[in-house]
Amino acid sequence: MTQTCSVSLNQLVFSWKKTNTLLNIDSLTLHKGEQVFVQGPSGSGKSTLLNLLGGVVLPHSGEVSLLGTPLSTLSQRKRDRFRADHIGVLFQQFNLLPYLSVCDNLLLPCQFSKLRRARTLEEYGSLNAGAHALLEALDLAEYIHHPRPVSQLSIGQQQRVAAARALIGAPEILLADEPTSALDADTRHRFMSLLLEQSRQHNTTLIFVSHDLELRHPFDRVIDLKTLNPAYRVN
Ligand SMILES: Nc1ncnc2c1ncn2[C@@H]1O[C@H](COP(=O)(O)OP(=O)(O)OP(=O)(O)O)[C@@H](O)[C@H]1O
Repeated sequence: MTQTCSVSLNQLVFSWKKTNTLLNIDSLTLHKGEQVFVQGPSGSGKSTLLNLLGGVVLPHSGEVSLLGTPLSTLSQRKRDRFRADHIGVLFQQFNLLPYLSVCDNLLLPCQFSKLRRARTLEEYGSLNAGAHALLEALDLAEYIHHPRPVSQLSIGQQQRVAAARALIGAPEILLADEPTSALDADTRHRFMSLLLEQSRQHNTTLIFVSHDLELRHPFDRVIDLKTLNPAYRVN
């Protein structure tokens, strides 16, 4: 494995049901800082692939390695720790805590991961300064000193808070599953620019799943699950 390898899949086989193999991926390598768009028909296994990359489920055979660590060698507890330290997640549902402020939501990963906390402190001097820098970068500067609950923000603003939360503490890998589907066209465009710019700045490997093929143009690589995965079949 080279120094620049961030994600590597090797002879991965996975199925939810015993009888049907959903994913069968011979080999896939993603590099540090690479921005990858994953497309494929509904039901082809895009979200399942993100679950495998996040260590939420394990393959039946083959290996998922992240940053040189084969996930199957880690206990459940160590996998959870690894995920908290190294992986940011961004979903269609923002999963923000509605009663917390913008800053408190954004800083949640620093409560679960000492590493992300330490990185934020090292880069910005304090957690608040780190939160402020991200809020500014994501056009949310006006909420820095605003104690109001995150539920009072617009959908586009909430999604940007979720993106800031995924990016805080510079996780090496960011998994994004249809994060723009609740956004209107203008907000979507702006959100994509900010997300790509921020992950580029932090050298984050971005794995972005979407049905919206118009979004794929600025990505370094487009992966079509239908082509990558010979187990794919039309149901
Ligand atoms: N937790 C689960 N338990 C059992 N089956 C599941 C589970 N999650 C997904 N599946 C099944 O796996 C298949 C692939 O689902 P997945 O959500 O990964 O596809 P997808 O490509 O992301 O689909 P979409 O584009 O519609 O979101 C589907 O047939 C789905 O029903």
